[in-house]
Amino acid sequence: MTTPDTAPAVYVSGLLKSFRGAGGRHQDVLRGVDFSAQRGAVTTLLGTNGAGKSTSLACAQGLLQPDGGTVRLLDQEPWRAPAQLRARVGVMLQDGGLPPSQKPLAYLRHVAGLYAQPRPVNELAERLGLNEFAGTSIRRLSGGQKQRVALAVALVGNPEVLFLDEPSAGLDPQSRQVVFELITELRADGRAIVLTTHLLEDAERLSDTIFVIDRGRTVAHGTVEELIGADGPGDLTVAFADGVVPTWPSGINALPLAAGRWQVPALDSPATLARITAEWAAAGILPRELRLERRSLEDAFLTLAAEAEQTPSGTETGTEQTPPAPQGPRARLARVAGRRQR
Ligand SMILES: Nc1ncnc2c1ncn2[C@@H]1O[C@H](COP(=O)(O)OP(=O)(O)OP(=O)(O)O)[C@@H](O)[C@H]1O
Repeated sequence: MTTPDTAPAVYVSGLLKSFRGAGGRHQDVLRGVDFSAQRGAVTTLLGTNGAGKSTSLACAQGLLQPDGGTVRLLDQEPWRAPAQLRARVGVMLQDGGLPPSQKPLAYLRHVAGLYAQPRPVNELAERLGLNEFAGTSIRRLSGGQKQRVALAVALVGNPEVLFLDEPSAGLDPQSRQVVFELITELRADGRAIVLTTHLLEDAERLSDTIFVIDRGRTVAHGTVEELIGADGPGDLTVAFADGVVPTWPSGINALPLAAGRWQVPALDSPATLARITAEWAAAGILPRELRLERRSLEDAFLTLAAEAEQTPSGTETGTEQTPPAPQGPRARLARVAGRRQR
């Protein structure tokens, strides 16, 4: 990755991190993570479970010191940074990191009191529905309720940079919508938002830039359009009335589906589409339905994961390699998609 022209709020390059695993051996968890986050943008680290997203975020925030690579957070090395830097950064951790015996609103007020210009606590509590359980101690809250408190705590200091580790995990649709709206507002207000997710739908909906992390490495980055390949091929699906059997120009790979439907995968040019419809015009047939669907982020992610799987994983001598994924990319994505259904 080249150094960006404008100084990003977060800049991470060549990040390395090992942990001592079972039997005292090192496991290389990060083996070359690169990402940067601009102000006024949502930057997403996308990857399957265990890819290294949370570890990358922890290094970028200064909660963990990396073994190698460069990290700049608001132009400083975060693990050496003074308290003033902390005050400019909001963090929502995956496990919440909240004091279990405290009550949500009292704790939020306490945290707000630590900042020079906090957001109004009542407004945040209202937006995130914290009043419903204001009198319950944090340890008794549901997972989704804790998530909402954790997000409020991350936001209350009015941070310039916001790190959100899986912000929508475990939230009901209504709360998820509120979180999306808050993130969109923060972006419009010029904050740099870095989030992690393995939910392709969330990544597609929210992100200005996505960095795809696979087994400790950044394997691709770009806008959703760039990753999908907006000008690339799409799948054409057509349906005909009962008894109509379409003819196809030579060289067109049309696959019959159920109930009078056909699919032409990876249709790659307007000229090909024109040839197909000209054939039907000549035969005097009109489809009941015609849909050209662009590739989804899911398709792009599958391709990237498959490519990454074929790349040998280099690592230092004497250390334990990150074990190859036990399943293929399709199965790994199935797990991702399974979680998306929640
Ligand atoms: N403190 C630690 N000690 C040992 N291993 C760790 C530690 N923290 C993380 N790991 C390992 O590092 C790998 C990456 O973990 P990480 O939490 O960064 O992944 P992730 O991409 O955030 O996954 P998920 O989507 O499941 O949250 C995992 O194999 C994990 O077990």
